[in-house]
Amino acid sequence: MFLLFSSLKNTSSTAQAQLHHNTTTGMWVGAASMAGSWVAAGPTIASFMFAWAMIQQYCPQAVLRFFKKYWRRLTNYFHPYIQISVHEFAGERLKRSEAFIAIESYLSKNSSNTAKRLKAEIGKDSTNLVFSMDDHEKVTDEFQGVKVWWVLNRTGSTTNSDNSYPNPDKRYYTLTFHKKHRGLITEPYLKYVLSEGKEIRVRNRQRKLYTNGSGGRWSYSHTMWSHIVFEHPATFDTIAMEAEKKQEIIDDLLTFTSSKEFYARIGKAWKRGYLLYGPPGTGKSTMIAAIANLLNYDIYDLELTAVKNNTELRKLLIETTSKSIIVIEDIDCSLDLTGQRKKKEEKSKDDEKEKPLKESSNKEDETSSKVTLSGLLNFIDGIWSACGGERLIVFTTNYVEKLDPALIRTGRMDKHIELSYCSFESFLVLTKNYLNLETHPLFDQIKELIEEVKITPADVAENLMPKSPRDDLEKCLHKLIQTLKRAKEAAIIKESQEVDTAESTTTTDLQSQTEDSSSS
Ligand SMILES: Nc1ncnc2c1ncn2[C@@H]1O[C@H](COP(=O)(O)OP(=O)(O)OP(=O)(O)O)[C@@H](O)[C@H]1O
Ligand SMILES: [Mg+2]
Repeated sequence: MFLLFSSLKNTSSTAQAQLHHNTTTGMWVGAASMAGSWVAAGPTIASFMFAWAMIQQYCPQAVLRFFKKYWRRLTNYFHPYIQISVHEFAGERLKRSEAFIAIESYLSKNSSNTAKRLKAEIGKDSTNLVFSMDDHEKVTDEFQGVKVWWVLNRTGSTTNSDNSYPNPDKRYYTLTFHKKHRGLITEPYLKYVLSEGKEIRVRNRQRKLYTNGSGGRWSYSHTMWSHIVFEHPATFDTIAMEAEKKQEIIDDLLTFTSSKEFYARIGKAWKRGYLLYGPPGTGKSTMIAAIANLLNYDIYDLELTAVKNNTELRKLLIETTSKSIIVIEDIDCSLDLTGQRKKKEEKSKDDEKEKPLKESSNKEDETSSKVTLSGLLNFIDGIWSACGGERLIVFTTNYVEKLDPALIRTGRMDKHIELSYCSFESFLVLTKNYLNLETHPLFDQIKELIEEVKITPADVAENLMPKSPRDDLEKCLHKLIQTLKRAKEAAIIKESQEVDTAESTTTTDLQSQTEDSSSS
């Protein structure tokens, strides 16, 4: 016992002297010199360790508690610093901690000046590099004249018990500061770090396009989503659509993003559902990209057929961040959601798009998706959907009439937007985009044809695209006129065929009625 106290006294007095000496230069120096003094006191430490082992083995619990208590007080006295840890994945690790992400962004600001090992990532618009501190690096920060130290820690990468995939590493920041500044650091400083970090993140971040296909699930990144950088050039200026309708959509979106307080006041989750419907090639996917570019949001492209069950669907939802669009394309053929509330025999036999899915689900029942309509409805408006805030949920479909009314009722899909065949007004947007042309003598003829024929903006755009260096704008317009004329002829032929079929059906019906009546 005596040995223990005398050894402690000697070592810690040396360490204390060095720490005081270095407090102006920073705690890490202080800690290092303290460690140095421990090393110098090698034999003393050995005897201390031995004594401590003896105490642990032979002393009763009460005595041990007594020693622990005073040991803590002793170390607190010589090490008057407080440490706060912020883990990347808190609790059940459902989602990356917002605080961790904000701190990461905040520290990227000054780590490029102070840290020695840095990680570089491509920044916004791929024009710059954004630096952040590497694992086990430390940076110093100053707030109102008070110094604090940040360290990025990482704990081991072990393999799973079945060795199938590596356990992801755990990363966490530790913030260290002198205990006399506790009030300043835990309140104003950390608030400042979080708000500044969030702002820096929005300024620097590259927008991402996430997908839940295979690959992400067993990755090292804890997440079920994998992502690439989102760089789609579509904007509302380039979307071919009537100006009034376009403006209405833009206003709706901008009102949504600026309505945080409003949603909080009325007690509604800060999210909005959009249903984009219309024939193939009318710009539904293009509009999603334009929305993301307008609002500076990430996109989560949710492939429902790759989701095993409702639980997995919920996990995916929780992992999405705010300021994002969750997209489910072709909702009518993603799952058999349309038919779940109908009786089996009522299901359409000639449902082209649903057929392959049904066939495959019969074959591989185990691997097929078990997401149900109620699971999806919960996904959209259940309590989990409120986690994160500021999110748009967008469904697209070619067949709006096939969807279950429950799925698209107001409150779930708040705004229904029809994207339809190309009008003359939409055509003018396309010629401005593709040919930089606002007026031309051929426009009158095109206007007449386009109003008679159903042609998608995708088809118009295809004709306006020069196919060789010799293609001038006149050639493109003539090409479009030819296409429109052909489409008109095809429509006339189709119509006359339909009339013929209808007439022959009526004649056959009449004949069979006559035969029936004559035989009876
Ligand atoms: N309204 C539009 N404005 C501008 N370009 C359009 C528009 N509609 C279609 N396009 C052009 O046609 C191409 C196909 O459009 P897009 O993929 O957005 O159609 P979609 O409605 O999503 O079709 P699908 O229902 O088959 O998914 C786009 O690359 C775009 O260039
Ligand atoms: Mg599409």
